[in-house]
Amino acid sequence: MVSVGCRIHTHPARTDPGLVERFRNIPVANLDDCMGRTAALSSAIRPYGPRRLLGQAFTVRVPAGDNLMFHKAMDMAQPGDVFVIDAFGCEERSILGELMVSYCKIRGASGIVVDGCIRDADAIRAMNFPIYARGVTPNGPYKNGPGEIGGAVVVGGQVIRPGDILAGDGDGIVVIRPEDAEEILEQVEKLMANESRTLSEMKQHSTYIRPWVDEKLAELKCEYL
Ligand SMILES: O=C([O-])CC(=O)C(=O)O
Ligand SMILES: [Mg+2]
Repeated sequence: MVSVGCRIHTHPARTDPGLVERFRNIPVANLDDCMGRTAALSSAIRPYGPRRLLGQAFTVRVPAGDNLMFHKAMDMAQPGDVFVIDAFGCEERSILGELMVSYCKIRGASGIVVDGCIRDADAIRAMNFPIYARGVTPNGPYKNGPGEIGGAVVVGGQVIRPGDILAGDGDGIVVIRPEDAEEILEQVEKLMANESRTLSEMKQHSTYIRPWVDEKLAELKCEYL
């Protein structure tokens, strides 16, 4: 019997929750600056609840418009996990709604990010739970499978692996590899100190010192008329 395409990894990689916690309240744009400015999920993945999100990925891959494996995944995730659901970007059929979100909340999940649609959006918005999705449709999900739990997924154009750290705020979501976390934390602290120095200089002297603008224009041999 071939099980490719219908698999459950019973012990997906996990990250120390203490490491995840160190990313709380760090502006996501600053984090992205420390990852080559390339770590964000597509802006097509939009919030349908509070924008702030932090947790480690519990990954699920489902066929477009089918949520059997997400139902199974809800019973397996641990408190603090963010469900990251690769639903092939399907915009014709939802993957989850009010009942499932209520259960995720009860299970202590930190959020849901789905590259697909949700439904019951009005009820979900009132639940004060971070949910990001590609869109909304009343068409409900089928429950036939197959799918995969705990494998690598692609969501919003980013590869996300179980245990990867997801951080979201008003700007969107970035994905952080746990093995890069210490380096990113070190860099972002310096970057934020620099930005706050720049801001206070700007306010104090009413100027924004950035010699690189004229240097770049000189390099381009920009013509001034
Ligand atoms: O029926 C479903 O599978 C999804 C749904 O609307 C809910 O979770 O409330
Ligand atoms: Mg419903």
